[in-house]
Amino acid sequence: MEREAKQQQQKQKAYGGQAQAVKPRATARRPPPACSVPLELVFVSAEVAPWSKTGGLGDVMGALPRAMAARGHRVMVVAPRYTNGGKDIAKYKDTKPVAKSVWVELNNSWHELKYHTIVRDAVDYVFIEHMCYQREGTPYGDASGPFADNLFRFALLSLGALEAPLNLPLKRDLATGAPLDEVYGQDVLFVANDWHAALLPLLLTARFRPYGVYANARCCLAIHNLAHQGSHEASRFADIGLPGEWYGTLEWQDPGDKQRKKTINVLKAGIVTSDLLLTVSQGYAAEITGRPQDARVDMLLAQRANKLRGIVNGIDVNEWDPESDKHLVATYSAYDLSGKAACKRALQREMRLPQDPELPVIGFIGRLDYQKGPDLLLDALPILANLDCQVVMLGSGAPDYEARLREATHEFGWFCRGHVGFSVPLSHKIIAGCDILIMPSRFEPCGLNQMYAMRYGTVPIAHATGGLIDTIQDYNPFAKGEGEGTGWTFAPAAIETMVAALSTAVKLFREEPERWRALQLRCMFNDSSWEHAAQQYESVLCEVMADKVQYTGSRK
Ligand SMILES: Nc1ncnc2c1ncn2[C@@H]1O[C@H](COP(=O)(O)OP(=O)(O)O[C@H]2O[C@H](CO)[C@@H](O)[C@H](O)[C@H]2O)[C@@H](O)[C@H]1O
Repeated sequence: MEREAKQQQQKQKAYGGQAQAVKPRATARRPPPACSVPLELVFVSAEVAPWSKTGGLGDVMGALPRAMAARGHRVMVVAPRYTNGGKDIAKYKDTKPVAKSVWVELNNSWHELKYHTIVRDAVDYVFIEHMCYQREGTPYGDASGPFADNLFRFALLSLGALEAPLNLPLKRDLATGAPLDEVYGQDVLFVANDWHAALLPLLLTARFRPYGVYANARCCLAIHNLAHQGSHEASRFADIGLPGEWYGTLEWQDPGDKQRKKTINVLKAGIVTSDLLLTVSQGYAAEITGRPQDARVDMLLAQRANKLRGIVNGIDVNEWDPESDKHLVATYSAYDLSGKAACKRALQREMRLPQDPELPVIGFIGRLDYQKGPDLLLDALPILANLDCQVVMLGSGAPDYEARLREATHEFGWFCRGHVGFSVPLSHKIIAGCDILIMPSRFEPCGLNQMYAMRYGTVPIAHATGGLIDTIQDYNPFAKGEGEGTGWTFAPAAIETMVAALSTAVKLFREEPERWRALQLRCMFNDSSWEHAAQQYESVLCEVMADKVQYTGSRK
């Protein structure tokens, strides 16, 4: 309520000089919680910001659990404790080791798992220590490619997460936060994220429920990106330590593979053994169930479409706040955008581009991967060179795209600068300092950058796909009053359509500054906080827990 009122006040002020009145938002009251008792949630993920982040999964795990805890639920997040060969140990300096370790059997040997925990914003973050998370590199691999034992590493994550609610005395009083010296117990709801945690529902079914453990527990699988399924050679089945009767749950023959090679597909196992499936936008939910003949496990998703829910991600409005962003040379709000102009100048200076406020700056941030379409933007540079704009790109990933980014700086350096690397401070500076954020993603389950951009008064232009359709409202040049739209979407994902959208935006920026400012303000007042998404998660998750089915064990 208070936030709404503050926003409304700010909005009145921001639009103050303009003729049009601002319509109040319809949704002011927080709806009652959807369940009668608080949920006991255990999020399981390969990454969680700020401790580990290579992309959007880390961001979501850093924010959604907090939003659920703020709604009164008991929340734990379990992730590996990556030390990157010792370089990242300092990131975990505030965490405390748990006295009790747990031994689990995997791949025919026993492994000791140590746990480290920290409470932040009423969430119990739990990090699993094991030597396989200590090597140099990202959570998934190093310069030579993905780690060969990733199947084992992430099976260990799932097992470690399954042991955590049974063994770690982390329970606290929900009202006071006082420690109770009790474990979470068995009646928990696991939310397993992406293929890295997708073995969890299978291990729950195969290694716990037959012995009467977790009879009332539930597991949802959240799919952030169907492109990564955890596909491995079938012979690696032994790495998971399951009896042969479960092989069929994992076996997958890609219909597109002419050699009919059998594989095991971890996401498939998660899809068929979870109680409910979640994905990160309604648009993507429709896309991944709409053309089942096209891709690999889409068929199974289409068959379980009645168990799939799409919920658009929110963004962390504290981490991404132009009024307090510590990475910026100047902060700003919708009321006074002069700080944004200073950020633009600073970005132009840092990227060694002419410091000209008249030139619209177009930004790109993302993994350099076919999904994100960096090649479309790079291929369009000769045309954009005539548009009187500047282009700033930040990304890391596929070596050939990285090389092209460097070449682009070399060839088009007078208006385009590419930075190869992963830099959170620079990503904030780009989001704030640009006028336009371009997202030519070929597919995009949700996308976060467009929402960060809007909050910073940077107008998104994106391929009309997945969550980008759900989150960007197309600019309507004919709208009366305060105007309509928060950006532009284009389709298909092609240079021509992208350039056309960019040209339209640049024309508006240059020729109609008042309308541009109104567009920026609409973006800035667009509410993408986690509150709304958390409310939807709550109602879906409560529905899952309300299902009274009991998984009874027969092997006690
Ligand atoms: N070089 C770089 N330097 C600094 N920061 C960088 C960076 N490259 C990317 N980032 C940051 O990483 C995050 C990426 O978010 P995306 O939504 O693009 O996620 P991603 O595609 O990884 O994840 C998947 O999961 C998320 C979450 O559900 C979905 O939104 C998405 O569609 C789906 O593909 C953003 O915070 C971005 O700023």
